[in-house]
Amino acid sequence: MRGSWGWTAHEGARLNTSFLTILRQIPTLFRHTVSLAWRADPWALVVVAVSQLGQAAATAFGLLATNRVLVSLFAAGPTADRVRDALPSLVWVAAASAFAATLRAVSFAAAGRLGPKVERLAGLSMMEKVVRVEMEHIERSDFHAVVDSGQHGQTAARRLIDHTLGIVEALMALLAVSGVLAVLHPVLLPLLGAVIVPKAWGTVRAARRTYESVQIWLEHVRQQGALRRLLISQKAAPELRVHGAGPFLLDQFDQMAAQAADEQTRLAHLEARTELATSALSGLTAGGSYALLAWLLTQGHMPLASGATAALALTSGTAGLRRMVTHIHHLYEQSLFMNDLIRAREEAGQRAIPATGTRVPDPPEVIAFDRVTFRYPERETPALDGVSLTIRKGQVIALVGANGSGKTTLSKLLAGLYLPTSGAITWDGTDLRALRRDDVFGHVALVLQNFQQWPFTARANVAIGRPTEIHDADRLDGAAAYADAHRVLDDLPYGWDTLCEKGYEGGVDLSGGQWQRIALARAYFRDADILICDEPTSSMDPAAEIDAFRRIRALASADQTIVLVTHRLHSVKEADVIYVLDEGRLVEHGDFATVMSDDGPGRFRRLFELQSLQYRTDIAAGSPPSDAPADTLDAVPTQRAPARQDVRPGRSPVNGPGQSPAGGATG
Ligand SMILES: Nc1ncnc2c1ncn2[C@@H]1O[C@H](COP(=O)(O)OP(=O)(O)OP(=O)(O)O)[C@@H](O)[C@H]1O
Repeated sequence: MRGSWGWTAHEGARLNTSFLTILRQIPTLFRHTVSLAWRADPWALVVVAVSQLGQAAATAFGLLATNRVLVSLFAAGPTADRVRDALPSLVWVAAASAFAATLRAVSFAAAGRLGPKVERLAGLSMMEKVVRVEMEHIERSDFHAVVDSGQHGQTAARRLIDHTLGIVEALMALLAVSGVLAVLHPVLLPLLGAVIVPKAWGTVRAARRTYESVQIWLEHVRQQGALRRLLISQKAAPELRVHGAGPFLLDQFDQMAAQAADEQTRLAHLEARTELATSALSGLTAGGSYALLAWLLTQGHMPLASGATAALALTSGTAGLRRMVTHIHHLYEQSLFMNDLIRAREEAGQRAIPATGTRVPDPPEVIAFDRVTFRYPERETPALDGVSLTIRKGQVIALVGANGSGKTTLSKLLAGLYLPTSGAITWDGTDLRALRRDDVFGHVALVLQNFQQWPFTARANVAIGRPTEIHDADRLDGAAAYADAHRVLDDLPYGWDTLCEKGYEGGVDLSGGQWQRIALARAYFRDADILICDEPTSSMDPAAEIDAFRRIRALASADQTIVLVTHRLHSVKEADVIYVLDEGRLVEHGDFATVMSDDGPGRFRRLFELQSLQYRTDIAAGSPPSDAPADTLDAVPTQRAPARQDVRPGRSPVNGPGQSPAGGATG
């Protein structure tokens, strides 16, 4: 695994985490959070705000009532009288405390309702933009980095709410306490600040260190997560066992875990040191504050009862300040993640497939590629190079060529997934760029080579292209019958409602060929005007394959345009036009008779004869032709690859023809 430190866009984070920076950003963060909360649940926000105001008032009132209790208790006269005098104020103290507790519970419940809604809103607002991003950008590493770091923003949004509420709550309590202290003696106010300054410094320092560490180790954590998933992955399980990749991965995982543990230890040591230093400083300033209070009392600047209230107010005030400092820092920390989410949302919006354009109400009569060149992002050579071709409604089109010649790329451009880098694709004369892409997609059904095997039920797997019809039993049965998928369904324990993903309760695994039938049923169920099938039968047995091709071709007569990408050249005999691609260029085209004739470049003919010859010689002699040119081997799926020479000294080819696994000749 390759580490790439600092993949998220927090390059400036280290410089920006000073306490002053944080303070300056607070109004903006506050506004942003409140507006998010307002959109998520305005009622909950109002309830939280009102109950927090009420709590602050109750705190101030409680402290003043406490002061009255103390004044009564410290007055001259018999104890019984003093206690009796204090009783009404005591009742007020209890009432204020009960009121504050009730409001705290109300605020907690409302905040609990608000938090998940804000998280949902934040996550959804990003994902709904990301699902509309152009394919070309989805494959870009820079965009992936933005989206990956934006994902942290979802939970950050919820935490922002918590911390904002925390700040408001601490601020209110602080205002109440400050008011009381100012009434008791103005000199007490700065004391409150003096006690909290060292703690604030320590909290900020520790939080900043944690944040920086999280940023630097983010990629490490992602890679560790990827390894963990691989170790328990069902797909990787066979190779983990047979190839012995398990211990290798475990070793990597362990090394990464050890490095992460070292970082945690480093942070814990630093935090312990900071904690010790700030506690010592706080202790000193608190000692100083109480000494000043004692001096005020002894010098007669303040009555004893007020001194006791001031001590209580100072304790509660410093606790409030400490909470506020911590919340402010976390608010800032989470806001960085939230900024990532906002950035991801904006970037996704800028890279989105346009929602507007010329309508495509009817199936196109002609789709034309005019000198289309397409280069994948971050690739030097074009995958398609100056391709011009025409596809007419109701035709069966075959795309053939060696591996990497551009067949799949062409299909994806045809489906509107990519736009040409140069040249143009037109639908009935209108440039694809000007068309409403949702309409374009609406006319296409795709069975890609690596089609999605949704971890859902068989029903959802077939109906996902038209989810509104998911409960249309006739339509489902029609699709299954078309793809000959009934045999697959009959074997499933819950029929249509069987979960096609092992590892979940009741989930099953399908074979490659069974999945391909489901994919064909999905394409049929979608019922689109243009059906693009990329290697739709590669995992099917010969009989199923012949049958599947027959069924796919039959759709063309029903006015559907069929585009078939395949290496099975015998199955394209009936295609209206066969396009032969080579290294991204169109090298030959025509119907079967044309591309097989002696007049053309003969590329298809050579491939076809090679494939035919292979079957014939296989039957006749049980051996493959030996003079196959390298670039045609891709097109011959059953061609056996030559045995790889083992270049290690003193070793002969392993398991080569005529060799037993132990290396001895079998004769
Ligand atoms: N998503 C991608 N990003 C970058 N390059 C890609 C991508 N997909 C394909 N390519 C490259 O584009 C070229 C054409 O690939 P394409 O998949 O279209 O070929 P193909 O003819 O369908 O091959 P095969 O017969 O193996 O399926 C290849 O060089 C391939 O490596």
